[in-house]
Amino acid sequence: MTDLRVGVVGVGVMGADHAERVVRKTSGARLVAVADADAGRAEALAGRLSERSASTARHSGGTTHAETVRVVEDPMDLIAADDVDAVILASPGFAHAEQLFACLEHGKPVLCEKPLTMDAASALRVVEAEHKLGRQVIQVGFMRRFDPEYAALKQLLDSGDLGRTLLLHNVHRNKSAPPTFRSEMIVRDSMVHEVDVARWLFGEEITRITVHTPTPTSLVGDGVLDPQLAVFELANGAMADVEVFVNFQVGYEVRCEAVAERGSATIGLGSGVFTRAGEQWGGTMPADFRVRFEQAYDIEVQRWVDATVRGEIDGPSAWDGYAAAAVCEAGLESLSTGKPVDVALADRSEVLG
Ligand SMILES: NC(=O)C1=CN([C@@H]2O[C@H](COP(=O)(O)OP(=O)(O)OC[C@H]3O[C@@H](n4cnc5c(N)ncnc54)[C@H](O)[C@@H]3O)[C@@H](O)[C@H]2O)C=CC1
Ligand SMILES: O=C1[C@@H](O)[C@H](O)[C@@H](O)[C@H](O)[C@H]1O
Repeated sequence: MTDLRVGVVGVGVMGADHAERVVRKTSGARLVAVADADAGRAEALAGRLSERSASTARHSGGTTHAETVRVVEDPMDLIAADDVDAVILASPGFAHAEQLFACLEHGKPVLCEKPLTMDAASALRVVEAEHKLGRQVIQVGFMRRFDPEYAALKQLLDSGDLGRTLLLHNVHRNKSAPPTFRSEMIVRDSMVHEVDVARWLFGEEITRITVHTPTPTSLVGDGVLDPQLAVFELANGAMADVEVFVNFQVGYEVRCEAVAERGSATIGLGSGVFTRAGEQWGGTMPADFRVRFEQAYDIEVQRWVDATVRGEIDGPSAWDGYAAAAVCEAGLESLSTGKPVDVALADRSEVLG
C-alpha cells in the first residue's frame, strides 16, 4: 500500500503543527508539499521538515518519509497538484471557502480546520457542492470529538447509564489572544468548538443562541468583549452554556460538565502531576490548545488518513461545519443585540436528499 501524499495549505501555528504531525507521528501518510501566503514561512518549515524526514528515513532504513517537502507558491496549485492526494487546510478561516471549492473541483479529500467558512451561506454552498460531487471528501477539524476525555464522556452519555442528558456547562479559556482577536472571533473561532461539542454530545441541532457580554477584562484592547457567556437551546429542549474567555492570563483551560437525570460527569479537570511542596500545592496547566489537545489532533489526523485511503471521512462532516456556522452567525447577531436569536438552518433532508 502506498502512502497517502498530503499537502498542507497555511503553515502558521496550526498548519505547522499538523505538517509536523504527518511527518513524525502519522502512519500511512507522507508530507509532500506546503503552501502559505508567506513564502518564507513555508520555505523555513519545508527545510526543517525535509531535514527531519531525511534523518527519519536514515533511522528507519529509508523506507518511509524519505522525500523532501516542496514549497508550492500558490495554494491553488498545491490543491491541483497531481502528486498531492489529500489536503490539510490550515489557512485562516477567510480563505477556506475558495480553497474548499478548489478541493471539490479536483476531487481532493480535505481536512479543513474550523471554521468551515466565515458565514452560513458560504458554508451551505460548500455542503451543496460536495453533495453534487456525490461523495464526502470534507472533514472539519473539530478535534475535540477525538479527545479521549470527550470521547469517554460521549460514550457514557450515549450508554444511558445516567439517564437523559439535560444540561452542559462548558468553560473555554485561553491564556491570551492577539490584539487582532476581536469579539466576533471569540464566537466564530473559539465558541464554535462548544457549538460542535453541544450538537455532537446531544445529537441535536441548536435552535437558538444568546450571547451575554459581562464587563470585559481591562487587560484587552478597547471594544473587545471578552469574556462572553452564551446559552444554546437545543431542538429537544436541552440547554448548554459556555464561558469563553480568551485572555484569561493563567493558561489553557477547557472543561465540560454534563448534567443528566441520574448523575453528572465532568471532563477537563486534569492538572498534570498534582504536587504539595514548599507550602504550595497544585499542578500545571497547558499553555495552549496544542498541548491540551495533542492526542486529539494526533488521533484526528491518523483517522482522517486511514479513512481517506478507504475513500471515506471519519469525523465531523461539511454539514457539521455548516450547522456550526449557522449557529455562530446567529451568535454574532446576539452578540450585538444581547437578545436570543433563532438559528436559521436549512432542512438537512432537502439539502442532502
Ligand atoms: N482546531 C484547533 O484547535 C485550532 C484551529 N485553528 C484553525 O486553524 C486555522 C489557522 O489558524 P492559525 O494556525 O492559528 O493561524 P496562523 O495565523 O498562525 O496561520 C495561518 C497561516 O496561513 C497563512 N495564510 C494567510 N492567508 C492564506 C491563504 N490565502 N492561503 C494560504 N495560506 C494563507 C498565513 O501566512 C499563516 O502562515 C484557522 O482556521 C483556525 O481557526 C487554529 C488554532 C487551533
Ligand atoms: O481553535 C482554536 C483557536 O483558533 C481559538 O482561537 C482558541 O480560542 C481555541 O481554544 C483553539 O482550539
